[in-house]
Amino acid sequence: MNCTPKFPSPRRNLAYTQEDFHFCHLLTKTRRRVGKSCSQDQTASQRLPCKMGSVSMATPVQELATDGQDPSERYNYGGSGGGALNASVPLVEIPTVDVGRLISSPSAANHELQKLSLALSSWGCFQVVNHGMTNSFVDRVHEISKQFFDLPKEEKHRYIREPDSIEGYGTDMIVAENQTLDWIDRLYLTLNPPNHVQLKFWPEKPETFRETLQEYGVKLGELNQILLKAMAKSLDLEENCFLDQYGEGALMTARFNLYPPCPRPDQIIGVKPHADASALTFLLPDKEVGGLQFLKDNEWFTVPIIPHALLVNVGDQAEVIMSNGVFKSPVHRVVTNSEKERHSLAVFCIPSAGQEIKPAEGLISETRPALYKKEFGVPKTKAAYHKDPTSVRLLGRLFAF
Ligand SMILES: O=C(O)CCC(=O)C(=O)O
Ligand SMILES: [Fe+2]
Repeated sequence: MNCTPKFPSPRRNLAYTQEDFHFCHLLTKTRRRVGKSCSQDQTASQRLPCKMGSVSMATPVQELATDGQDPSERYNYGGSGGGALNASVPLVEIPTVDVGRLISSPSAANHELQKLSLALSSWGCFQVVNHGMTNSFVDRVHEISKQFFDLPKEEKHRYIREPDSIEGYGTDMIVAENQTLDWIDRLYLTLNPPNHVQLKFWPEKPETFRETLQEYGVKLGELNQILLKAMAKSLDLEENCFLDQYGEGALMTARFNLYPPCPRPDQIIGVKPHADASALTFLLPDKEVGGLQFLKDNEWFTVPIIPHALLVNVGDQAEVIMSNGVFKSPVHRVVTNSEKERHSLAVFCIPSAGQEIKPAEGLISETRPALYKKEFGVPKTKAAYHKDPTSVRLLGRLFAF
Protein backbone atom coordinates (compact mmCIF):
# COMPACT_ATOMS: atom_id res chain seq x y z
CA MET A 1 0.00 0.00 0.00
CA ASN A 2 1.24 3.49 -0.77
CA CYS A 3 1.07 5.40 2.48
CA THR A 4 2.63 8.62 1.27
CA PRO A 5 0.72 11.44 2.93
CA LYS A 6 -1.53 13.07 0.36
CA PHE A 7 -1.97 16.61 1.52
CA PRO A 8 -3.12 19.38 -0.79
CA SER A 9 -0.20 21.30 -2.28
CA PRO A 10 0.41 24.71 -0.79
CA ARG A 11 -0.33 27.44 -3.29
CA ARG A 12 2.71 29.55 -2.54
CA ASN A 13 6.14 29.16 -1.14
CA LEU A 14 6.80 29.77 2.49
CA ALA A 15 8.79 32.83 3.40
CA TYR A 16 10.46 30.87 6.17
CA THR A 17 11.78 27.36 5.90
CA GLN A 18 11.27 24.60 8.41
CA GLU A 19 14.93 25.02 9.33
CA ASP A 20 14.29 28.64 10.33
CA PHE A 21 11.43 27.43 12.45
CA HIS A 22 13.57 24.81 14.13
CA PHE A 23 16.37 27.24 14.70
CA CYS A 24 14.04 29.67 16.38
CA HIS A 25 12.67 26.84 18.49
CA LEU A 26 16.14 25.80 19.61
CA LEU A 27 17.14 29.29 20.54
CA THR A 28 14.02 29.57 22.61
CA LYS A 29 14.75 26.37 24.46
CA THR A 30 18.42 27.18 24.92
CA ARG A 31 17.59 30.47 26.55
CA ARG A 32 14.95 29.07 28.80
CA ARG A 33 16.29 25.81 30.11
CA VAL A 34 17.96 25.71 33.50
CA GLY A 35 19.19 22.85 35.61
CA LYS A 36 22.27 21.00 36.71
CA SER A 37 25.61 20.30 35.12
CA CYS A 38 25.81 17.20 32.95
CA SER A 39 29.05 16.13 34.52
CA GLN A 40 27.36 15.23 37.79
CA ASP A 41 26.99 11.66 38.88
CA GLN A 42 26.60 9.66 35.69
CA THR A 43 27.15 6.01 35.15
CA ALA A 44 28.85 5.06 31.90
CA SER A 45 25.64 3.94 30.21
CA GLN A 46 23.91 7.15 31.17
CA ARG A 47 26.69 9.44 29.99
CA LEU A 48 25.05 12.13 27.97
CA PRO A 49 26.40 13.92 24.98
CA CYS A 50 26.22 17.64 25.65
CA LYS A 51 26.75 19.75 22.58
CA MET A 52 25.86 23.37 23.15
CA GLY A 53 24.39 25.04 20.12
CA SER A 54 23.31 21.85 18.43
CA VAL A 55 20.77 19.29 19.41
CA SER A 56 22.03 16.15 21.02
CA MET A 57 20.30 13.26 22.67
CA ALA A 58 20.64 11.02 25.67
CA THR A 59 19.98 7.31 26.10
CA PRO A 60 16.23 6.79 25.62
CA VAL A 61 14.47 6.89 28.98
CA GLN A 62 12.71 3.65 28.09
CA GLU A 63 16.12 1.93 28.00
CA LEU A 64 17.13 3.49 31.33
CA ALA A 65 13.85 2.33 32.88
CA THR A 66 14.40 -1.23 31.61
CA ASP A 67 18.00 -1.30 32.90
CA GLY A 68 16.66 -0.47 36.36
CA GLN A 69 19.62 1.79 37.18
CA ASP A 70 19.17 4.81 39.36
CA PRO A 71 18.72 7.71 36.92
CA SER A 72 21.56 10.22 36.70
CA GLU A 73 21.37 13.53 38.51
CA ARG A 74 20.58 15.16 35.20
CA TYR A 75 16.99 14.04 35.65
CA ASN A 76 16.68 15.50 39.10
CA TYR A 77 14.17 18.32 38.98
CA GLY A 78 13.75 18.26 42.79
CA GLY A 79 14.39 21.49 44.62
CA SER A 80 12.22 23.40 42.18
CA GLY A 81 10.48 24.88 45.22
CA GLY A 82 7.15 23.18 44.67
CA GLY A 83 7.67 20.23 47.04
CA ALA A 84 7.48 16.56 45.99
CA LEU A 85 6.24 16.33 42.44
CA ASN A 86 3.99 13.40 43.23
CA ALA A 87 2.29 15.15 46.16
CA SER A 88 -1.46 15.16 45.85
CA VAL A 89 -2.76 17.77 43.42
CA PRO A 90 -6.52 18.36 43.29
CA LEU A 91 -8.53 17.07 40.34
CA VAL A 92 -10.49 19.77 38.63
CA GLU A 93 -13.22 19.66 36.02
CA ILE A 94 -12.11 21.77 33.14
CA PRO A 95 -14.88 22.79 30.73
CA THR A 96 -16.08 20.24 28.19
CA VAL A 97 -17.16 21.35 24.73
CA ASP A 98 -19.42 19.19 22.54
CA VAL A 99 -18.43 19.79 18.92
CA GLY A 100 -21.60 18.16 17.56
CA ARG A 101 -23.65 20.80 19.38
CA LEU A 102 -21.27 23.55 18.32
CA ILE A 103 -22.15 22.91 14.68
CA SER A 104 -25.87 22.16 15.18
CA SER A 105 -28.83 24.49 15.75
CA PRO A 106 -28.04 28.07 16.82
CA SER A 107 -29.58 27.59 20.27
CA ALA A 108 -27.53 24.46 21.04
CA ALA A 109 -24.45 26.11 19.56
CA ASN A 110 -24.89 29.24 21.69
CA HIS A 111 -24.71 27.27 24.89
CA GLU A 112 -21.48 25.59 23.76
CA LEU A 113 -20.04 28.93 22.60
CA GLN A 114 -20.56 30.35 26.06
CA LYS A 115 -18.74 27.41 27.62
CA LEU A 116 -15.98 27.77 25.06
CA SER A 117 -15.57 31.48 25.72
CA LEU A 118 -15.31 30.91 29.48
CA ALA A 119 -12.84 28.07 29.00
CA LEU A 120 -10.61 30.11 26.70
CA SER A 121 -10.40 33.13 28.95
CA SER A 122 -10.04 31.28 32.26
CA TRP A 123 -8.29 27.91 31.81
CA GLY A 124 -7.09 28.33 28.25
CA CYS A 125 -7.99 24.70 27.68
CA PHE A 126 -11.02 22.48 27.36
CA GLN A 127 -11.93 18.86 26.77
CA VAL A 128 -13.50 18.16 23.40
CA VAL A 129 -16.14 15.43 23.08
CA ASN A 130 -18.35 14.39 20.17
CA HIS A 131 -15.50 15.54 17.93
CA GLY A 132 -16.44 13.44 14.91
CA MET A 133 -13.89 10.66 15.42
CA THR A 134 -15.21 7.26 16.46
CA ASN A 135 -13.93 5.66 19.65
CA SER A 136 -12.43 2.84 17.62
CA PHE A 137 -10.49 5.30 15.47
CA VAL A 138 -9.19 7.11 18.57
CA ASP A 139 -8.18 3.71 19.97
CA ARG A 140 -6.23 3.03 16.78
CA VAL A 141 -4.31 6.27 17.30
CA HIS A 142 -3.50 5.22 20.89
CA GLU A 143 -2.43 1.82 19.57
CA ILE A 144 0.07 3.05 16.97
CA SER A 145 1.82 5.06 19.66
CA LYS A 146 2.04 2.10 22.00
CA GLN A 147 3.06 -0.30 19.25
CA PHE A 148 5.81 2.00 18.03
CA PHE A 149 7.38 2.46 21.48
CA ASP A 150 7.05 -1.32 22.09
CA LEU A 151 9.21 -2.11 19.03
CA PRO A 152 12.72 -3.49 19.60
CA LYS A 153 15.19 -0.71 20.15
CA GLU A 154 17.03 -1.39 16.87
CA GLU A 155 13.80 -0.82 14.95
CA LYS A 156 13.04 2.44 16.77
CA HIS A 157 16.61 3.62 16.23
CA ARG A 158 15.98 3.62 12.46
CA TYR A 159 14.03 6.82 13.06
CA ILE A 160 16.45 8.49 15.41
CA ARG A 161 16.60 12.26 15.41
CA GLU A 162 19.50 13.72 13.49
CA PRO A 163 21.78 16.39 14.95
CA ASP A 164 20.35 19.89 14.59
CA SER A 165 16.86 18.58 13.93
CA ILE A 166 13.86 18.13 16.15
CA GLU A 167 12.21 15.55 13.93
CA GLY A 168 12.43 11.81 14.60
CA TYR A 169 12.74 9.55 17.63
CA GLY A 170 14.65 10.72 20.69
CA THR A 171 14.70 11.98 24.22
CA ASP A 172 14.20 15.44 25.62
CA MET A 173 16.47 17.54 23.42
CA ILE A 174 19.76 18.56 24.94
CA VAL A 175 20.34 22.16 24.07
CA ALA A 176 22.19 23.39 27.14
CA GLU A 177 24.97 21.81 29.15
CA ASN A 178 23.29 22.36 32.48
CA GLN A 179 19.84 21.24 31.40
CA THR A 180 17.67 19.10 33.65
CA LEU A 181 16.17 16.38 31.48
CA ASP A 182 12.54 15.38 31.28
CA TRP A 183 11.63 11.72 31.82
CA ILE A 184 10.29 11.31 28.32
CA ASP A 185 10.96 9.71 24.93
CA ARG A 186 9.41 11.21 21.83
CA LEU A 187 8.70 10.71 18.20
CA TYR A 188 8.30 14.06 16.51
CA LEU A 189 6.87 14.30 12.97
CA THR A 190 5.67 17.04 10.66
CA LEU A 191 2.23 16.37 9.19
CA ASN A 192 1.75 19.50 7.17
CA PRO A 193 2.56 21.28 4.86
CA PRO A 194 3.29 18.39 2.49
CA ASN A 195 6.64 19.75 1.34
CA HIS A 196 7.87 19.62 4.93
CA VAL A 197 6.84 16.01 5.61
CA GLN A 198 9.97 13.90 6.13
CA LEU A 199 8.70 10.43 5.48
CA LYS A 200 12.01 8.85 6.50
CA PHE A 201 11.02 9.53 10.12
CA TRP A 202 7.53 8.02 9.75
CA PRO A 203 7.73 4.48 11.17
CA GLU A 204 6.95 1.60 8.82
CA LYS A 205 5.96 -0.49 11.83
CA PRO A 206 3.31 -0.96 13.01
CA GLU A 207 2.00 -1.26 9.46
CA THR A 208 -0.97 0.96 10.19
CA PHE A 209 1.17 3.77 11.59
CA ARG A 210 1.42 6.01 8.56
CA GLU A 211 -2.12 5.80 7.31
CA THR A 212 -3.57 6.19 10.81
CA LEU A 213 -1.47 9.26 11.57
CA GLN A 214 -2.26 10.77 8.22
CA GLU A 215 -5.99 10.27 8.75
CA TYR A 216 -5.73 11.69 12.25
CA GLY A 217 -3.98 14.79 10.85
CA VAL A 218 -6.75 15.34 8.30
CA LYS A 219 -9.43 14.98 10.99
CA LEU A 220 -7.64 17.36 13.31
CA GLY A 221 -7.31 19.84 10.44
CA GLU A 222 -11.11 19.82 10.14
CA LEU A 223 -11.56 20.14 13.88
CA ASN A 224 -9.06 22.98 13.99
CA GLN A 225 -11.18 24.87 11.46
CA ILE A 226 -14.40 24.29 13.38
CA LEU A 227 -12.84 25.41 16.64
CA LEU A 228 -11.13 28.49 15.21
CA LYS A 229 -14.44 29.60 13.75
CA ALA A 230 -16.20 28.93 17.04
CA MET A 231 -13.48 30.81 18.94
CA ALA A 232 -14.07 33.84 16.73
CA LYS A 233 -17.84 33.58 17.15
CA SER A 234 -17.47 33.27 20.91
CA LEU A 235 -16.00 36.80 20.82
CA ASP A 236 -18.64 38.09 18.38
CA LEU A 237 -16.03 38.36 15.63
CA GLU A 238 -16.29 37.48 11.96
CA GLU A 239 -16.01 33.68 11.96
CA ASN A 240 -12.99 33.43 9.63
CA CYS A 241 -10.87 36.06 11.30
CA PHE A 242 -8.59 33.57 13.11
CA LEU A 243 -8.71 30.91 10.44
CA ASP A 244 -7.58 33.37 7.77
CA GLN A 245 -4.44 34.02 9.78
CA TYR A 246 -3.30 30.42 9.34
CA GLY A 247 -2.67 31.00 5.65
CA GLU A 248 -1.65 28.40 3.11
CA GLY A 249 1.05 26.06 4.30
CA ALA A 250 0.07 26.17 7.97
CA LEU A 251 2.29 23.89 10.01
CA MET A 252 0.99 20.83 11.85
CA THR A 253 3.41 18.75 13.86
CA ALA A 254 2.80 15.64 15.93
CA ARG A 255 4.69 14.63 19.04
CA PHE A 256 4.19 11.13 20.39
CA ASN A 257 5.23 11.14 24.04
CA LEU A 258 6.18 8.13 26.15
CA TYR A 259 6.70 8.44 29.90
CA PRO A 260 8.11 5.13 31.19
CA PRO A 261 7.57 4.22 34.88
CA CYS A 262 9.94 6.40 36.87
CA PRO A 263 11.90 5.24 39.93
CA ARG A 264 11.83 8.69 41.59
CA PRO A 265 8.51 10.36 40.73
CA ASP A 266 8.85 12.76 43.65
CA GLN A 267 11.94 14.35 42.04
CA ILE A 268 11.81 13.59 38.32
CA ILE A 269 9.40 15.32 36.00
CA GLY A 270 7.83 14.07 32.76
CA VAL A 271 7.62 17.52 31.15
CA LYS A 272 8.71 20.70 32.90
CA PRO A 273 6.21 23.55 33.29
CA HIS A 274 5.81 25.20 29.90
CA ALA A 275 3.33 26.90 27.63
CA ASP A 276 2.88 25.72 24.06
CA ALA A 277 4.17 28.14 21.44
CA SER A 278 1.57 27.01 18.91
CA ALA A 279 -1.77 28.68 18.17
CA LEU A 280 -3.73 25.58 19.26
CA THR A 281 -2.57 22.21 20.59
CA PHE A 282 -4.65 19.04 20.31
CA LEU A 283 -3.67 16.57 22.96
CA LEU A 284 -4.71 12.95 23.08
CA PRO A 285 -3.85 12.00 26.66
CA ASP A 286 -3.44 8.44 27.90
CA LYS A 287 -6.82 6.74 28.40
CA GLU A 288 -5.87 5.29 31.78
CA VAL A 289 -2.81 6.94 33.25
CA GLY A 290 -2.98 10.55 34.42
CA GLY A 291 -0.15 12.99 35.00
CA LEU A 292 -1.09 16.17 33.15
CA GLN A 293 -1.48 19.22 35.38
CA PHE A 294 -2.40 22.83 34.62
CA LEU A 295 -1.43 25.93 36.56
CA LYS A 296 -4.22 28.33 37.43
CA ASP A 297 -3.98 31.21 39.89
CA ASN A 298 -0.58 29.86 40.98
CA GLU A 299 -1.99 26.46 41.92
CA TRP A 300 -1.55 23.16 40.10
CA PHE A 301 -4.61 21.13 39.13
CA THR A 302 -4.81 17.61 37.74
CA VAL A 303 -6.79 17.09 34.57
CA PRO A 304 -9.31 14.23 34.84
CA ILE A 305 -9.24 11.57 32.13
CA ILE A 306 -12.24 11.45 29.79
CA PRO A 307 -11.56 8.41 27.58
CA HIS A 308 -11.65 9.26 23.85
CA ALA A 309 -11.90 13.00 24.49
CA LEU A 310 -9.27 15.39 23.17
CA LEU A 311 -7.82 18.14 25.26
CA VAL A 312 -7.36 21.39 23.37
CA ASN A 313 -5.18 24.13 24.72
CA VAL A 314 -4.50 27.65 23.58
CA GLY A 315 -0.88 28.33 22.67
CA ASP A 316 1.03 31.58 22.90
CA GLN A 317 0.33 32.56 19.30
CA ALA A 318 -3.40 32.56 19.97
CA GLU A 319 -3.05 34.33 23.30
CA VAL A 320 -0.56 37.05 22.62
CA ILE A 321 -1.27 37.91 19.04
CA MET A 322 -4.52 36.66 17.59
CA SER A 323 -6.71 37.32 20.62
CA ASN A 324 -4.84 40.33 22.02
CA GLY A 325 -4.53 38.62 25.38
CA VAL A 326 -8.19 37.57 25.72
CA PHE A 327 -7.48 33.83 25.44
CA LYS A 328 -5.07 32.33 27.96
CA SER A 329 -2.15 30.12 26.99
CA PRO A 330 -1.89 27.91 30.07
CA VAL A 331 1.27 26.73 31.77
CA HIS A 332 1.17 22.96 32.18
CA ARG A 333 3.43 20.08 33.16
CA VAL A 334 3.43 16.30 33.32
CA VAL A 335 4.36 14.38 36.46
CA THR A 336 5.66 10.81 36.47
CA ASN A 337 4.65 7.71 38.41
CA SER A 338 6.54 4.59 39.40
CA GLU A 339 3.96 2.02 38.31
CA LYS A 340 2.71 2.55 34.81
CA GLU A 341 3.97 3.96 31.56
CA ARG A 342 1.97 6.80 30.09
CA HIS A 343 1.45 7.77 26.45
CA SER A 344 0.17 10.97 24.90
CA LEU A 345 0.07 12.53 21.47
CA ALA A 346 0.31 16.29 21.10
CA VAL A 347 -0.46 17.87 17.73
CA PHE A 348 0.57 21.51 17.37
CA CYS A 349 -1.19 23.79 14.88
CA ILE A 350 0.85 26.79 13.82
CA PRO A 351 0.05 29.49 11.25
CA SER A 352 2.10 29.46 8.07
CA ALA A 353 5.57 30.84 8.64
CA GLY A 354 5.04 33.40 5.89
CA GLN A 355 1.76 34.61 7.33
CA GLU A 356 1.53 37.82 9.29
CA ILE A 357 -0.44 37.21 12.46
CA LYS A 358 -1.98 40.06 14.36
CA PRO A 359 -4.86 40.74 16.74
CA ALA A 360 -8.31 40.52 15.19
CA GLU A 361 -9.53 44.05 14.35
CA GLY A 362 -12.53 43.73 16.62
CA LEU A 363 -10.30 43.15 19.64
CA ILE A 364 -8.46 46.43 19.39
CA SER A 365 -9.89 49.73 20.53
CA GLU A 366 -8.70 53.01 21.99
CA THR A 367 -9.17 51.62 25.45
CA ARG A 368 -7.63 48.27 24.55
CA PRO A 369 -4.74 48.84 22.14
CA ALA A 370 -2.78 45.95 20.64
CA LEU A 371 -0.78 44.41 23.46
CA TYR A 372 1.74 42.79 21.16
CA LYS A 373 3.35 43.65 17.87
CA LYS A 374 2.47 41.95 14.59
CA GLU A 375 4.52 38.91 13.82
CA PHE A 376 5.01 36.26 11.22
CA GLY A 377 3.80 32.74 11.90
CA VAL A 378 7.11 31.38 13.19
CA PRO A 379 6.56 30.78 16.91
CA LYS A 380 8.80 32.77 19.19
CA THR A 381 9.24 33.46 22.85
CA LYS A 382 6.61 35.62 24.38
CA ALA A 383 9.32 38.26 24.84
CA ALA A 384 9.85 38.46 21.10
CA TYR A 385 6.20 39.25 20.51
CA HIS A 386 6.03 41.99 23.06
CA LYS A 387 6.03 45.61 21.98
CA ASP A 388 8.26 46.48 24.87
CA PRO A 389 10.66 43.58 25.41
CA THR A 390 11.53 44.79 28.89
CA SER A 391 8.02 44.30 30.19
CA VAL A 392 7.37 40.66 29.53
CA ARG A 393 4.72 39.29 31.78
CA LEU A 394 5.90 35.75 32.06
CA LEU A 395 9.64 35.70 31.73
CA GLY A 396 11.01 32.36 32.79
CA ARG A 397 8.38 30.21 31.11
CA LEU A 398 9.43 27.28 29.03
CA PHE A 399 8.02 26.78 25.61
CA ALA A 400 7.21 23.69 23.62
CA PHE A 401 6.02 23.00 20.12
O1 LIG B 1 1.73 14.40 27.82
C1 LIG B 1 0.93 15.29 28.04
O2 LIG B 1 -0.18 15.07 28.55
C2 LIG B 1 1.25 16.73 27.69
C3 LIG B 1 2.42 16.91 26.77
C4 LIG B 1 2.69 18.36 26.47
O3 LIG B 1 2.34 19.25 27.19
C5 LIG B 1 3.41 18.69 25.25
O4 LIG B 1 3.84 17.76 24.52
O5 LIG B 1 3.57 19.91 24.98
FE1 LIG C 1 2.48 21.22 26.20
